[in-house]
Amino acid sequence: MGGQTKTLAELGLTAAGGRDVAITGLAVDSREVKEGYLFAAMPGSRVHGGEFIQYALRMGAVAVLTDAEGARIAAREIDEHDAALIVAEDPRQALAYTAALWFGAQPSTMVAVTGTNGKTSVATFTRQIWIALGYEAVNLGTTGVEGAYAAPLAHTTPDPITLHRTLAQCAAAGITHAAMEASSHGLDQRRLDGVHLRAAGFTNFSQDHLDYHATLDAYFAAKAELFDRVLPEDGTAVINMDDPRGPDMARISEDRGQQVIRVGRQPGMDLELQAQRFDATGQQLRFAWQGDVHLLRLPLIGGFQAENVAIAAGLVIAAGAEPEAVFNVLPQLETVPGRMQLAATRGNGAAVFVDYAHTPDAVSTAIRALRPHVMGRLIAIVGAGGDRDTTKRPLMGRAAAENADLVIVTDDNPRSEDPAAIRAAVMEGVISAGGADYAVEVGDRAEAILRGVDALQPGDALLVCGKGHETGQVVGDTVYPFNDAEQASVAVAALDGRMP
Ligand SMILES: CC(=O)N[C@H]1[C@@H](OP(=O)(O)OP(=O)(O)OC[C@H]2O[C@@H](n3ccc(=O)[nH]c3=O)[C@H](O)[C@@H]2O)O[C@H](CO)[C@@H](O)[C@@H]1O[C@H](C)C(=O)N[C@@H](C)C(=O)N[C@H](CCC(=O)O)C(=O)O
Ligand SMILES: Nc1ncnc2c1ncn2[C@@H]1O[C@H](COP(=O)(O)OP(=O)(O)OP(=O)(O)O)[C@@H](O)[C@H]1O
Ligand SMILES: N[C@H](CCC[C@H](N)C(=O)O)C(=O)O
Ligand SMILES: [Mg+2]
Repeated sequence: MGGQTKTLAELGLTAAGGRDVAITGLAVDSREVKEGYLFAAMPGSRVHGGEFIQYALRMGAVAVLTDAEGARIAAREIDEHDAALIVAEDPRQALAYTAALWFGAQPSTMVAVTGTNGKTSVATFTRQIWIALGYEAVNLGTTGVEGAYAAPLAHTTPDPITLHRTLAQCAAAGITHAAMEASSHGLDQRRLDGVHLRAAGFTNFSQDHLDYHATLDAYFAAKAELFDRVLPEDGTAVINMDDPRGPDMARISEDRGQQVIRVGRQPGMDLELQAQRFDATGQQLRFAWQGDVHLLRLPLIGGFQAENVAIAAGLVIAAGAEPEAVFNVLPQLETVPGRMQLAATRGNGAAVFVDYAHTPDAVSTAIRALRPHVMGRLIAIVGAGGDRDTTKRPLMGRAAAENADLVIVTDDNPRSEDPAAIRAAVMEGVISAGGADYAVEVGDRAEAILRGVDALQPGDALLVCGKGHETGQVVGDTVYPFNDAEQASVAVAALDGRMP
């Protein structure tokens, strides 16, 4: 933002009394306000941002964007500082549009994907396809900005200021194509309303984030906002019709007049997944695009990755690429870090996989998806994060016990909670599924991985669920270095007597 100024009028904002002022930057947190800034005071989940207007003004804010409540809370201070006041009915959306205009540029071709599971995978495959087709492309989300430009991100869908700063940096670096993840928090809080989308994808819907959304219906409604509000009417929706909520999403999209590319295993889909054959290192896929049959090999583990690839291919086609060119590059796709990733192989041939399954549905999907690639027993390590949806914990334990031959319950990121209490909740689900005889509880995650690797016989596989690509374990306020794939290599090396 260095040195730039823009007037409220240039940012599409109308202040009370028709005033116009030049601003030098935007902040949503009063602690980040600098001289000449516009402070966006948002209604929060804990406190109204209006409470911080007085501090923002003292830090030099010259304009305040808020709702009627924020304006009421700080009426006297705004008056005293003679600040420009913009009252918006939907201040989060106004902030998103303002941030888009402030930073000015975004990659010319952008798509987004939502769904409970598979967003990072679809966004990553979309970027890989674009790069293979010769475009300068990135994916943005849980794993940061990756591809032809790289940067870390703290959130799956960053707040609009961070998002548009990042998109402008991508555009300045020559990025023309970007695939982003739309989290339900991000959609609910209008974080991506200023992004110009050509297409949007839906993977699936199951339980998660009930700590934030009041009900499952509210959670679904947040996801539907991608099609209902963010994707313009001339955009294309790519919908997984095999998910029970896929048809609902397609209807919402059609009601907006959007084109829909239907993906799924049922006959008559635009992109129809017809058959899959699995082996130790990947799968063969037979699919049809608008009736034309194709056969190809994907070096990816898990039947569901074919669904993610199909949605990614649909998004790339929806954004303007030639379908045949897209299908030609699919065999070049690579495993998404931390998603059904082969982390290590024992001397006896048994394999260790790492997967980011952290919802009940993902745990059961991941274990079941690994089965056809494995000849022997399947051992699963499972745990749940602290300070997140507590109702999913026993369901995750149950999912592991119902689908694996041996279960090790361990810690994920306990955050502020007592790790033993989280494990007990997961264990409750294991036991309710009758898994008491083939489950153990090992709190220390490194030890759990070592014990899992030690139990591997020829032809067996170990699936370490929950942390995927993560490089730290959050205990209290401290982040300890920890990476499941690395720990798997260390365990294999220690047990097989060779260097990792
Ligand atoms: C639950 C949630 O999404 N919270 C977001 C929300 O904060 P909030 O409504 O709780 O804010 P609050 O604490 O009540 O404060 C209200 C307002 O006062 C402001 N404030 C607060 C303190 C202060 O001193 N000065 C100040 O100005 C805050 O910036 C905020 O705008 O609005 C803030 C910005 O306005 C976000 O930074 C914050 O995201 C926090 C950091 C967060 O952790 N979000 C996570 C849960 C999240 O978004 N995750 C999703 C999903 C990941 C997944 O799919 O698994 C993601 O996209 O990453
Ligand atoms: N299409 C799918 N169907 C069911 N489960 C899936 C699918 N894709 C991925 N998963 C499971 O969900 C896990 C997370 O995948 P991914 O990171 O791609 O999802 P995400 O939606 O980005 O998750 P997050 O909300 O945490 O960012 C995977 O490790 C896998 O276990
Ligand atoms: N974005 C997800 C990631 C969960 C990953 C898991 N390792 C955990 O800590 O619960 C969340 O914050 O709910
Ligand atoms: Mg993600």
